[in-house]
Parts: sequence; C-alpha cells; structure tokens
Amino acid sequence: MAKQQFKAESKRLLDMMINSIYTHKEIFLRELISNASDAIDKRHFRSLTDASLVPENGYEIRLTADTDARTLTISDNGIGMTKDELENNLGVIAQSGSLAFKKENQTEDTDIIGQFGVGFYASFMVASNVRVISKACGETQAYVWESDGADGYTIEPGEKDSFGTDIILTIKPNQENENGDVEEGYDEFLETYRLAGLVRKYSDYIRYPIKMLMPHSKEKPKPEDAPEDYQPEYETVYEDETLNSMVPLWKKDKKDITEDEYNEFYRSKFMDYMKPLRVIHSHSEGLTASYTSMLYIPAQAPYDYYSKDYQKGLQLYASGVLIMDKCADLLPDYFGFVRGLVDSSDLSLNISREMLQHDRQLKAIAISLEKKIKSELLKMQKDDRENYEKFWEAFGYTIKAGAYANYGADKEKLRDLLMFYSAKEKKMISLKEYREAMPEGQEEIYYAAGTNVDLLDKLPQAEMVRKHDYDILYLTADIDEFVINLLAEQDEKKFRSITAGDLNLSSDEEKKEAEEKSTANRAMFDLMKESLDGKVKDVRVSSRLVSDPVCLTSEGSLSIEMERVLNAMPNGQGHVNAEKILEINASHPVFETLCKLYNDDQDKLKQYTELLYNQALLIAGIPIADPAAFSNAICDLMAK
Ligand SMILES: Nc1ncnc2c1ncn2[C@@H]1O[C@H](COP(=O)(O)OP(=O)(O)OP(=O)(O)O)[C@@H](O)[C@H]1O
Repeated sequence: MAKQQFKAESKRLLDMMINSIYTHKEIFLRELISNASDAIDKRHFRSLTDASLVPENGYEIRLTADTDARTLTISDNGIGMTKDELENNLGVIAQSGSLAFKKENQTEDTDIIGQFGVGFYASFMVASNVRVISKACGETQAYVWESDGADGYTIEPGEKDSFGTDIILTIKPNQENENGDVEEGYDEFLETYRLAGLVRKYSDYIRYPIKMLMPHSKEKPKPEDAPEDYQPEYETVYEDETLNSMVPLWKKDKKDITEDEYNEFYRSKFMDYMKPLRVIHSHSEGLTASYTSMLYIPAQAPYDYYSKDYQKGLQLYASGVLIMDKCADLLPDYFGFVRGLVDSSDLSLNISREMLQHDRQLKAIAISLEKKIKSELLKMQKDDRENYEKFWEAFGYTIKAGAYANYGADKEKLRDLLMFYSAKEKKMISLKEYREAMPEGQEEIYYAAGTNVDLLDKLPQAEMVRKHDYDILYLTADIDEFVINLLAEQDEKKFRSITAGDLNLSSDEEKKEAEEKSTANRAMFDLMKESLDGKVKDVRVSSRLVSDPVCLTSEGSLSIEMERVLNAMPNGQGHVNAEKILEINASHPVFETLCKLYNDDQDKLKQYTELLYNQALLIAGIPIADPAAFSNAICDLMAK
C-alpha cells in the first residue's frame, strides 16, 4: 500500500507555533538577527572561493524603526534568497536552509545558529504583516515574500539594489482593554532604545555589527546675535551606532584580557559596583559538550541574596546568542552567589532555544563548574586570605547551609571551605588549620557556641581549656553548631563543646576530688536540683571551672545553644529542652556558703540556688525568665 503523507493544517500549525513555542515575544528580534547573521556567515563562506562576493563596505545587520508607518526593518547583506529559497525556507514550516547549508558544507568554521526552521515565524508574534525583500548573491532579480500570517503568503518579483535581505515587519497595534489600559504592548518594538536594549540582551555577541540610527539630543550652536538671557536650544540628531559588542570577552585569549576589562564586563553585565574578588575564566573540552565559562566571585552579597526573591544561575549562550539569562541548573545552591556565563556551541537546544533538550550536557557542565569553583575558592583561602575572608563574610552562611542541608549530603565537598573564629589566633581559620596546629596531647577539637565572640571569650568553661593552651573555635552563627555536629570530626579528632559532657581535661586526682565532693554533698545538691523544679538535670561539683563560681553545661545531643536556636525559630517544632547541669566550683567561697546554708537555712539555700542558676544562664548568653525578680533578689542581698 502506498504510504500517505501527513497533512497539516498550516494555519493552525502557524498559530500553534506563534503562540506556544516562545514565552517572550521580544525574542522575535533575536531570531531575525540570528537569521541575518547566518545569512552573512553563508555569504562569507562563499566569498572564500569567490572574491566578488565580498561586500564593499563590510558586512552589517541594520535595524530601522519607522514609528509613523509602524514598521521595523531588519536588513542584512548576507547571502539572500532566490525565489525557490523563499518558497522552500519561508513557505515550509520547520524547513531549515541553515541546517542544510551546514550539512552540505560540513564546515566547522561558521557559527551558524539556525537548525529548526521555525525562528522566522516568531515575527508573527509582534507583526500583523511580514514582507521579505531578498536578492540572492549572484542573481539579478529580487523577490518579495509577503504574508499576514494565517492566510498564507505571496511571492512576487521586486526591486532591491544589493544582495541580501530586508525583513519588514508591520508592528501590531497595542491591545487595550475596555478601560483603555494597554494589555498587550507592541509599540515598544518601534522604540530605538528598547530595540537597542534587546540587541544587547540577546545578540550582543553576534559577530557582525548590528547598526541603527540612534537619536541624541544635541545643543544647537549659539546664534551670534543671541540675547544676554539666551537659553541653549537642543535638537535631536541621529547618529549611526553599532549596538552589539561583537567579540565576546570570554572568547579572547586569557592573556590578552586585562583585569580592568574583566572587572568592567562584570560591573556592566551583573550590575555590581564592587569589583569581584575573583574571576574564573576557562575553556573545557568535555565528552558531552565543550564550553567556555567566565565566572565571578562577587565581593558582596546582592541586597536580595538572603531572600526568597534571589534567583541563582549563570547566563547560558549558544554560539554567542543568549539562551537563558539565569540557568539555575548550572550551579548548586551553595554556590548560588557565583555570577557569570557559560558559552557552548555543542548544546542541543529545544526548538524555542529557551531550554536544552538533554540535561545530560547541562549536568556534565555543572559538575565540572562546581569543581572549578571549589578549587578556586580553596586557592583563594590559601594564597589570598584577605579576599577569602571577605568572601566568607559575604557568603560563608551559604556554604555552611549547604553543608547542613539534606542531612549533610554535601558536607564533605564543603568541609575544607568552612571557617570558624579561632580564640587563639583571633581570626577565622579552617578546620584543617585548627587540626594542624593542635599540640601534642590534645585529644579533641574544642568549640563554644554562642551569640558573639566577646561573650564566648568570657565563658567560665573556657578557662580550663585555655590553661592547657588549647585553641577553641567560637561558633557565633545559629547554624554553626549544627554543622559541626554533622561533621562530627576532623582528621580523626572529634569535636567537643566546652560546655557539654566531660572535657577530660582535669587530672584524675582533680576528677576524683570533684566526684567525692559531689557524693559527699549529694543531699544538698538534690535539694538544689529539686528547688530548680525540673530546669536542670543535675547539680554537681565542677571539674572544669577554674576561678568562676558557677556554669551551665549540658549532657546528651542537644546543647544549650542549640536549645536557644531551635526555640527561637519562628516555625519551631514546639519547645525543646537541653539536659542542663548546674556546675558549682567547689574551690570558690560561695560553695562553703551553700554548705553552711544547707545546715542552717534551707530556704535561703533555695533562693541562692535560683540566683546561681540565673547567673549561669546570663553567663551563657541566655535570657532569664524573670529579670525583675532576679534584680530584686540581688538588691535584697545588697540591703542586708
Ligand atoms: N535573512 C535571511 N537571509 C537568508 N536566508 C534566510 C534569512 N532568514 C531566514 N532565511 C532562511 O530561512 C530558513 C528558515 O528560517 P527560520 O528562522 O525559520 O529557521 P532557522 O533559522 O533555519 O532555524 P531556527 O528555527 O533554529 O532558527 C533559514 O534556515 C534560512 O535558510
């Protein structure tokens, strides 16, 4: 049986095309300029074997907007189209002359963009009528293709002086609702500044000049007989301007790019007035896609960085044409602060060029970018500490959040980038640095968590650690202790909070003495515990206090600081309680007083216990439940 060809209702097909492929109608310009660039590429390719085809005044793409006639013309002096080509390329949807050209000529040398044979029809998103006047290279007769979209097209002989193509779009009128508000605006596509902006956005790196007459306001020359109170007069002058920068900076050789050029590009492209801390510019030949990337580490977080509005992502270019402004899949969340772009001519794009067809390519690129970013950050941490500290100040939280997210799935990737404040060095250090500086005999990595360094510096528990000349990491961000707990150890040494559990820093004798004293005074401690009414798990003699009278420590997996952080969360899961221990320094005179009161005045002992507990809370940086009562109790004591 003879095979039948599918028939398509071309009107419907065109309508579908126009309305469902693209999300932004402004991309019609990108598509037409890409076609013009392809056409010039083809002419250039042919001119290599036929010198007569080299245009006298060079190649160019020109935009002309006529607001009165409501037309926008995109002209090129490229290869042009014969009558047949107009018929085949513009009359058959999904026929790509460009793809055929690439296949026929098997050339790697061109950057031909077209492949699907649909881009041209994007014109109908903004135009009610499209006229294409084209004269193919080497031909004497020009032809005019014209269509209003749905009702088909006509082709007739026409007039054109030089080889190339003019695409004349009659821009649709603005669509208004009953109230006269603009619902669909089209006028903008006749405004020179808007058009120039679109060129810069999507087609900045098309390698031929895209020109347009741009209006400029100029002061008129002052007349000789100008009166004294002469006010300068202005007129609008049109000057020819090239709108695109043509050579993508990232395609230049690294050694030919100055620091200023990198920085200027960053500032203008990513709207940051501070110069970046680092530029990572590289070219990669991958199995799935070769690409060039130019990444920047900003010096400061954008104002919305820590809000839901911030969108991470890199610009994605295919052969110099912008495909996506913020391709989120190229960056993991924890490197979401990185700005920059990726350019590849190997990407398999989907038909609208708004997405890639295979995210396999994207994944491969993302993995290699992540490695690059990490290794560059580590380099910075090692060789350029000042800038790394700035980076850490701006984005350290993101890295810590990344290490904590998903139950620590990425913690090992990020471990070496982490920095915490060192009590000894009085600056931020990495975990590796702490570990390497550990003196012989130190068995654990000490840390203290709290709201600020000054407070932590004064923690009674720190004195014992300092006495041994051991460093302490001060964890001052809410997330810090959670991250440290997930990491659990660094090069086989466990993390140990100086306010939790047994620090193992006192000698066996000291420990024994503390235990004995605790046992001997068990009844007193039980009474104290009871009077605190469940607020502490135990009261005991401390083996970690040196000169201070009292402190709070914790047992179990939840520390006092974690309790504070979790309970302060707006969507916290109810109230959590750390298992607190009130530790008393038996060498402090207050201990004797307590023992005395236990025998003489147990009510007073209970009052003092409450006072000591509140003091311990204050030292730990935790607000007390009833500050007025606390203050009154102290005043009562003072008055006695
Ligand atoms: N300005 C032009 N000069 C010469 N030929 C052109 C021009 N514009 C379009 N063409 C021809 O028309 C064909 C169809 O264009 P169209 O934009 O629809 O698709 P494409 O560029 O091939 O592919 P894509 O949909 O990927 O953009 C092109 O392949 C090209 O052969």
